[in-house]
Amino acid sequence: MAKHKVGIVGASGYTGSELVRLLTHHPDVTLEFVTSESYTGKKITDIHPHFQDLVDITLVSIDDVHEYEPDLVFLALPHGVSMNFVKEHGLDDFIIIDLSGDFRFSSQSVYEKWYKKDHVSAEYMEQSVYGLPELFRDKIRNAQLIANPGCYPTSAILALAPLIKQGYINPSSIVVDSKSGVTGAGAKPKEGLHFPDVFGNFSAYSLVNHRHTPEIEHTLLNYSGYTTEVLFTPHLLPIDRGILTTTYSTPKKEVNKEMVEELFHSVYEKEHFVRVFDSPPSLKNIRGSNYCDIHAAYDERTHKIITISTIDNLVKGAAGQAVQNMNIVFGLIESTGLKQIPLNP
Ligand SMILES: NC(=O)C1=CN([C@@H]2O[C@H](COP(=O)(O)OP(=O)(O)OC[C@H]3O[C@@H](n4cnc5c(N)ncnc54)[C@H](OP(=O)(O)O)[C@@H]3O)[C@@H](O)[C@H]2O)C=CC1
Ligand SMILES: CC(=O)N[C@@H](CCC(=O)OP(=O)(O)O)C(=O)O
Repeated sequence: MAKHKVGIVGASGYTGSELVRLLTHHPDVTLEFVTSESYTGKKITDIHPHFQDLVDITLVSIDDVHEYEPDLVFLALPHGVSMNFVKEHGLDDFIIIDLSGDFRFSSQSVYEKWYKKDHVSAEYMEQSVYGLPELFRDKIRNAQLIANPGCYPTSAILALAPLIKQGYINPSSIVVDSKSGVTGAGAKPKEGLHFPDVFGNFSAYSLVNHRHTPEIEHTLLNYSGYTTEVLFTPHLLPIDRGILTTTYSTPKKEVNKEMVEELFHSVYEKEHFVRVFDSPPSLKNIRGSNYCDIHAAYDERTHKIITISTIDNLVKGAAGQAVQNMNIVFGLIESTGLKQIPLNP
């Protein structure tokens, strides 16, 4: 069978470079082009030297995408830039998997409020499918525009979805406490992310107003039918990659430790990329891989269910999940090219 032709728009960034890493040895696709506006004409190895002797491709401009007649294009672009790309190119010529937040909401007003953008396209937002395979793979299969989830939401939703869907918890009692490595903020230097600010430090940010709050609530509603109220607090860890998310919620029925553990084992037993653990997971056990590791517990004394989930923000939180989505739309085995063993230590 002929290989599928794919390209990456925004390959000089962190998630774009992870896509290059994952797609280079994917058996069923050929990487036809990679783009960057700042480095057009340079070799990918000039920007990402770790590809030396492994990837030989030159960065082209976003304006050249059509020349390659791709079957599918990954957009690893900032919010707003992806929206413009889709408005300009439409969805007739190739499938799009967008890593930004531009198409994660079906409601234009929710997006405008949390992303502070105008000139959005309600038409394309309505056509998009939220690309969390474990919850929505049937819709993803026939999608032309896939909104790859945010990194924090991936870790929180995979931990909360079984509890909400099966009616285990009170939907308005949810606290989500997340910690992320610095690559979550992208490759472009930003204030507060310099080495002296981050090294040896640990801090919370975007209290009560992070745009991932509505993403988590909106997705849990779409999946379960329950309107949730989520209190989400992100933190910045002094590490390069990885997210650890802890959730706390109040059961709405009689539960015990065994019931909670069994729920997660049964929901995820057939999943390629969700591993249920009997003890709290840690970041090094998912580093560089597409796994989401989850542990769920029940505290009888405070009557709370606790979940702890870990992902690599650049893989299951971005590029790996995007390749998983690509495998689904191309009708390939979902784990193709994604069975990297985590890097530990
Ligand atoms: N980092 C993470 O962990 C995650 C990120 N995301 C989302 O994925 C997207 C990409 O993130 P990330 O890789 O971290 O970002 P980076 O900042 O590392 O990379 C952004 C890329 O976009 C390109 N770009 C920027 N502006 C433009 C423009 N106006 N026109 C064309 N290309 C442009 C840059 O190319 P150049 O400057 O070379 O032209 C660069 O290749 C973002 O929307 C982010 O929110 C989602 C999940 C996790
Ligand atoms: C550490 C850090 O800064 N993380 C980013 C999340 C990146 C991501 O997944 O999300 P989007 O695609 O929704 O931008 C942040 O908090 O904005």
